[in-house]
Order: sequence, then structure tokens, then C-alpha cells
Amino acid sequence: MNDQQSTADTQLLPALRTENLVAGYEPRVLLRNLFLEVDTPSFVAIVGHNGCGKTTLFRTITGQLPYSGNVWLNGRNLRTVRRPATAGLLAYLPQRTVVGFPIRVRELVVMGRYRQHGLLSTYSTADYQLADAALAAVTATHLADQDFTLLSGGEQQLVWLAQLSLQDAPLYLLDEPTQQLDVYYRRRVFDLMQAWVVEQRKTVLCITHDLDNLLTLSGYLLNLSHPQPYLEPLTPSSVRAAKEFLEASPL
Ligand SMILES: Nc1ncnc2c1ncn2[C@@H]1O[C@H](COP(=O)(O)OP(=O)(O)OP(=O)(O)O)[C@@H](O)[C@H]1O
Repeated sequence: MNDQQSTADTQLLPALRTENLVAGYEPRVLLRNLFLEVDTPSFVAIVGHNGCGKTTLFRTITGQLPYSGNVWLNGRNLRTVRRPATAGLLAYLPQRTVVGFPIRVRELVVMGRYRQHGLLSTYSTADYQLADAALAAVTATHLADQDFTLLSGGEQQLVWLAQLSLQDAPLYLLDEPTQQLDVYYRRRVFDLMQAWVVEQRKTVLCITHDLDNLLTLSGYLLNLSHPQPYLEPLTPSSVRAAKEFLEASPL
């Protein structure tokens, strides 16, 4: 990062800020008084036991769940935004997304441009060029003309990543994006997320159980199984400590 860039970044609002955030599903509280301040740009790996509330955090930030406390997205209070994704504040890749009709991969990816056009409108040549570039970035150019519903789970995941990158929001939320990928593509997806941060100044929050792949990354670690979760620098030792913690204690 050069001096000019770092000065510019210090003037940016945090991509995400939570204050005393409490959320869950009645009667169970999963997020308890969570205080977070996530820099713009940065990478945050979110880890924790199954069922500890990782997806619940994303569902809360995306405005799908009631909560108490406060959430700000790029300085905007979440209570004043009806749909944060439509407002361009974030883009969200959930764990599972089912497509129930045959559709060409390229057509699905170009829909990442929906904010510029509306979901069912006609996309321009420039939009398709962006879709092709997004597919190339995830090394999925060879899938462009195939029927999405006939792809393997891992191939479908690459396509969703390409679509997400076209949404061009400042904050990306990815829920276990490497879940169905083989070792090669898992590595590539982590490299891609780091490139979004470094080259495009995005803030990326990624839920993952793939701790081994975090060892070489930079950013922050958030262990939501911890009794009082906090952001700590992502280093080989913090990842090893989180791994030991998660292996030693059940939820
Ligand atoms: N709509 C719902 N109503 C009631 N309970 C729910 C609902 N959705 C999720 N839960 C419960 O809340 C808990 C936390 O779910 P969440 O999906 O946030 O876990 P997670 O940390 O993302 O887990 P995983 O690593 O398995 O994906 C789980 O025990 C789950 O069963």
C-alpha cells in the first residue's frame, strides 16, 4: 500500500460497525452484545462451531432478521435501509442457492449487474464483457455456455463467485464459499478474495471452516464461538490458536 492510498483509506468509514448487537431466533440468543468495527478495505475470516451463529450474523447484516443494538454499513444505519444489497451497500453469497430452471452460465453471471438495470432487463454488450471477465477471473470461462443446473456443486460455486464480483458492492459477505471446491479451487478462491481487497479496495467477510487455507492470508479473524468474539489480526499463530480452541471445546 502506498502513502497516498493509506491516507485515503484512513478517511474511509468502516465498512461494517456493530454496537451491542444482539440477535438470534426466539428464545435462543446467538449474537450477544457484539461490538465490531471492520476497516475499509479488509478481509475478515469468520470461524466457529456449527450452529454458533455465523450465518445468523450475515442474515442480520443483510436485514433479514430482527436485532437489538446498532449496525452501520459504510456509515449508514441499517434501520434506515430497507434492502442493503439493492441499495448497493453489500453483496451476499449465501451457503446454498438453488436455481430451479435451465439457464446459461453467462446469463446467470450477467445478472450480477441487476442494480444497474433491474433483474429482467436486457443487458448490453459491455455487461456481457464484464460477465466474461468475471468468469475468467474465477477460471470458469469454459463454463460460459453451459446450462448452470447441470454443473457440479463446485463449478456452480465458481459461477456464483463470478456473479458476486459483478455486483461491485463495497462489502462482500460470503458464507462458506469454498465448501464444495477441491483443494486447487479452494486456494484459488482465497487468493481471489484477497485480490478483491488489495486491488479493488473491497471489504470481504468470509465464513469458513477451512482454517488451513487461512494460514497465509492477511486480515482479521473473528471466532464467533468465543464467549466474547472480537477481531484479531489474521496470523499463523492466531489461526492455530483458533483451531486448537475449536478442536478442544464443543459449542
Ligand atoms: N429460522 C430459524 N429458526 C430457528 N432457529 C434457527 C433458524 N435458522 C437457524 N437456526 C438455528 O440457529 C443456530 C445457528 O444457525 P447458523 O446458521 O447461524 O449457524 P452457523 O454458525 O452458520 O453454522 P454452520 O457452520 O453449521 O453453517 C442453529 O442451531 C440453527 O439451527
